[in-house]
Amino acid sequence: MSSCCLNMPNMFPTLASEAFLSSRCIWVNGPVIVGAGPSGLAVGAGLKNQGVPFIILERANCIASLWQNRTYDRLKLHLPKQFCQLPNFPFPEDFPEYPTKYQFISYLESYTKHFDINPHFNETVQSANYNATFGLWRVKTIATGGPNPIGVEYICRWLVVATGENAEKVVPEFEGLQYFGGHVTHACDYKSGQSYSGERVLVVGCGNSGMEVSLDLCNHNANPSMVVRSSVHVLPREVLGKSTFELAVSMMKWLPLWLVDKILLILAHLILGNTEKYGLKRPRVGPLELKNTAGKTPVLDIGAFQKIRSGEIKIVPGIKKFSRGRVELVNGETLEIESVILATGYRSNVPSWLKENELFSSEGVPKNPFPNGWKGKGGLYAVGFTRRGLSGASLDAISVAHDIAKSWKEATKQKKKSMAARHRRCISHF
Ligand SMILES: Cc1cc2nc3c(=O)[nH]c(=O)nc-3n(C[C@H](O)[C@H](O)[C@H](O)COP(=O)(O)OP(=O)(O)OC[C@H]3O[C@@H](n4cnc5c(N)ncnc54)[C@H](O)[C@@H]3O)c2cc1C
Ligand SMILES: NC(=O)C1=CN([C@@H]2O[C@H](COP(=O)(O)OP(=O)(O)OC[C@H]3O[C@@H](n4cnc5c(N)ncnc54)[C@H](OP(=O)(O)O)[C@@H]3O)[C@@H](O)[C@H]2O)C=CC1
Ligand SMILES: O=C(O)C(=O)Cc1c[nH]c2ccccc12
Repeated sequence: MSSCCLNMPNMFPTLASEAFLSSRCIWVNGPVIVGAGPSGLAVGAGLKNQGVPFIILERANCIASLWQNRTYDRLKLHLPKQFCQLPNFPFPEDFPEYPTKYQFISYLESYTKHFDINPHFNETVQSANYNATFGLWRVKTIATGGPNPIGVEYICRWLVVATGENAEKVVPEFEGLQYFGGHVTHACDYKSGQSYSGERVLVVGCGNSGMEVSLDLCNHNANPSMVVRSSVHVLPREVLGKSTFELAVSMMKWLPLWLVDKILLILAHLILGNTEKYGLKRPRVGPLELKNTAGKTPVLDIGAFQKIRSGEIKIVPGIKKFSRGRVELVNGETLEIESVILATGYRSNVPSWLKENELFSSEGVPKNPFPNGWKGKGGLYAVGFTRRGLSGASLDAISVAHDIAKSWKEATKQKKKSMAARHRRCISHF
C-alpha cells in the first residue's frame, strides 16, 4: 500500500474561507507524480524497479492524453524510434523507423502494463504547497471520476512535476475574430482534413504543427494559406536516407554547435534549395542553437515544403485583423476564408498550480538549463522540460527515479531504526 487516509487537522490548518471541498486527506509513503504522460510513466517505471511506492495523478481519463486526445490522426513521430523509447522497455522490433501515433500509444499502454502502473485518472492538481517546517508537500486535487467532483489532499515528501511543456494550448487574441463567423479551432483539436475538403483554410503558425496540418489539408483537397509572421528553420527529415536529427546528434559528439548548425543549413540548402524564395525566412540563429536558447523546434519536413513550392500551400505574412469571412494581412492583402486553424503552439501550466519559484521560472519551465533542471529543493523534481523531446524526458526520469529511491530508502531505514529503538525502550520498561 502506498498511501493511507489520515486525519491531520492541525498540521496544515485549512482556512475556513478557502473554498475547497476537501473530503479526504491522504498520506503518501513515497512521491506524488503529477501527469501520466511519457515523463510521469517513465519515472513511475524507474521507481517500481527500485521498490519505491508512488502515486500518479492525471487530469485526463487515460495515459498520454496529449497523444490520445490532442493530436491529429495521421501523426507520426518525427524523430527516429531510437530517440523516442522510454527507459528499460524497447519498442517492438517490427516498429517502423517513424512509428505512428497509434503505435506509440500502444507502446505506452504496454509500458504501463509491464511496470504495473495505475494512475489516478480524472484527478486534476489544483495546487501544491511546500511546508518547510514539516518538510512536506500538500497537493490538492479535484477528482471528477465519480458522480460528484470531490476535493482530495495528498501529503508527501517528494513531488514530481511531469505535466509537460505542452500542457495548454496557446490561443492568441486577434482583432475582429469574434466577427469572423467561420470555424476556428486549435491544432490540438484538429483530427483530419476530411471535414475541410474544398474549403479555403487559414493556418496560423508554421512550426511542425502548422506545416503538418497544412500538408494534411492539401491531401484532403482543401486550400490552406499558412501564416509565417517571422521566420522558421525548415530541415529535411532525412539526408540521403539518414535521419537529419540522428546526423545532428552524431556530429554534436565531435563538433561545436555552431559548426553543426552550419552543416545542417548547407545540407538543407542542397536538398530543399533556398526556402526564403517561398516566404520562409530563416532565423539569424542556427536551428539547434535556436532550439536550445528559445525552445523553438525546427521543422522536420515530411512533405509540406514540396506543397509550398508547388503553390498548393500558400505562404502569407502576419495577420492584421479578421472580419466576416475574411482576414486582412499586414501587407494589406485580404483573403476570403471559410475556416481558421490556430497552430500557435503550447505552454506549460505549472505556474497555475505549483506554489514555488526557485526551480521553475514564471513560464513554468526549470530555470537551470539541461542537464541541471531536474532537481529542486525540498523533494521537488521536474521531468520532461528539457526541450529535448522524449529522449530528454527519459534522461530526466532516470535521474529523478534514482535520486528519489536513494532518499526514500534512507528515510525508510531511519524510520525503521527509530521504531526499533522505541520498541526496545518499551520492552525495557517491562
Ligand atoms: C504534436 C506533437 C508531436 C510530438 N512529437 C514528438 C516526437 O516525435 N518526438 C519527441 O521526442 N517529442 C515529440 N513531441 C514532444 C512531446 O512533448 C513529447 O513527446 C511527450 O509527449 C512529452 O511527455 P510529457 O509526459 O513530458 O508531457 P505530456 O505528454 O504532455 O504529458 C503530461 C500529462 O500531464 C497531465 N497534466 C497536465 N496538467 C495536469 C494537472 N494539473 N493535474 C494532473 N495532470 C495534469 C496531462 O493531461 C498529460 O497527460 C511532440 C509534441 C507534440 C505536441
Ligand atoms: N510529427 C511530429 O512529431 C510533430 C511534432 N510537433 C512538436 O510539437 C511542439 C509544438 O509545435 P507547434 O504546435 O508547431 O508549436 P510551435 O511553438 O513550434 O510553433 C508555433 C507557431 O505559431 C506561430 N504563432 C504564434 N502566435 C502567433 C500569432 N499571434 N500570429 C502568427 N503566428 C503565431 C509562431 O510564430 P513565431 O515563431 O513568429 O512566434 C510559430 O510559427 C514542437 O515541439 C513540435 O516539434 C508538432 C507537430 C508534429
Ligand atoms: O518534437 C519535439 O518537439 C522535440 O522536442 C524533439 C526534438 C528535440 N530536439 C530537436 C531538435 C530538432 C528537432 C526536434 C527536436
